[in-house]
Amino acid sequence: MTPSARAQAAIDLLDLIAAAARGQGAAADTIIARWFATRRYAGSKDRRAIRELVYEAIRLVGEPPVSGRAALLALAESSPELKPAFDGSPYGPATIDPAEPVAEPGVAPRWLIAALETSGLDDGEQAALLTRAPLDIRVNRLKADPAAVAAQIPGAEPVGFAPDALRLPSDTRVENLPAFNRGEIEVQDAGSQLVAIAARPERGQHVIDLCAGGGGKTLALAAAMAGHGSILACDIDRARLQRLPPRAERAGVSIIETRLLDPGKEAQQLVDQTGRADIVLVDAPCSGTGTWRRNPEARWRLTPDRLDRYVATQRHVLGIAADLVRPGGALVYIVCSLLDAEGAGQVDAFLASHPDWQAAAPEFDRGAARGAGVRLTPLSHSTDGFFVAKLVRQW
Ligand SMILES: C[S@@+](CC[C@H](N)C(=O)[O-])C[C@H]1O[C@@H](n2cnc3c(N)ncnc32)[C@H](O)[C@@H]1O
Repeated sequence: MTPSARAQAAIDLLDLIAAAARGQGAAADTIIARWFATRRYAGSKDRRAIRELVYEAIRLVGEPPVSGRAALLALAESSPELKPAFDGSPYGPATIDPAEPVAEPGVAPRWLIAALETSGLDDGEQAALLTRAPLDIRVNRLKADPAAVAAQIPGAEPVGFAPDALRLPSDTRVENLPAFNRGEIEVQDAGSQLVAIAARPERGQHVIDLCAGGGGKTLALAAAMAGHGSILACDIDRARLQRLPPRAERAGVSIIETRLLDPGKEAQQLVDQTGRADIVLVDAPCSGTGTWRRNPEARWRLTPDRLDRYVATQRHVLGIAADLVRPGGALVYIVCSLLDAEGAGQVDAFLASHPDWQAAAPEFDRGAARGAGVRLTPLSHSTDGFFVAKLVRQW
């Protein structure tokens, strides 16, 4: 493909990604994969170049762009070597009209920048949200030792602050590694590994992972429990929850049971668990502002209204979780967002309405105190962005 044809492909993809963001459609990665699946003429170099253009444009443009072309023109403003690609050739984009719209560079939509600022994130912290994320794996202690695994993977480095984490060269194909097939490793951000075990689950305990999804944190919990005890993994999303049993089998974990919940009926469907859990993990649905490094187009998805809905859902799941914890047990509340509305503010509201609960320090040594919890950020802690609070039921 010519540079012009690649530029046009990037514009077409950016159009699809922006439209999907407006309508809560598929993620950029999925859209790109589907697009290439039907365009066999694009070779591997073309694919890499087009992907690069698309992601550079997404990272550059904060407000949802009016068109893919406006987004790519913004990139051409900051990378002038791209301008000749707008040459009007048969498969390329039309020549540039000086009067046409060009998207504005920025970290995020204005309202969201204001929310990040009031949540204590300065310009440096905000810019770091759009850098490239490292590739981290968690070594499954049930099957392997981190040092032994590191010795087998070229370029693997220990991540000092997370004992089971290794950081790999970004082009490593983890699914092709023998250690992956043996269930010795899982792809998981080092910060995600830490927050999952913020209440230090012990062998033999009963843990409920209320928003388990595909089970990334469930499996980290099981490993921390040395494979002894019981974990009830719940979610309302059947497709996500279905991914967990095969992953658990590969990891050699047999203590996980799954339970699919119906939205609105969760408390009823968990009534047998009332007051029973030593630990309940609430890895709540959230805006994902802490994971923009991986999904930068998520900034185009979020609106004040959608944020309000996340906050309401978080309040809802926190309420359900609280009833499941035994007196003396702990609730670990996690969001991969850095906004106070979803983190510190959410926990303050919980504590204000639940006098039988108290905040305690998460049991790891990383992050910065934020309200009653701790926050990890890409810039300061070299992890995805997370807020986590450990809450203990007093009676
Ligand atoms: C941040 S994701 C969980 C990620 C997962 N814990 C992991 O480590 O891979 C949040 C999950 O909460 C689920 N969820 C949303 N509303 C829920 C509810 N009312 N009860 C239980 N789960 C819910 C979503 O389906 C989603 O899978």
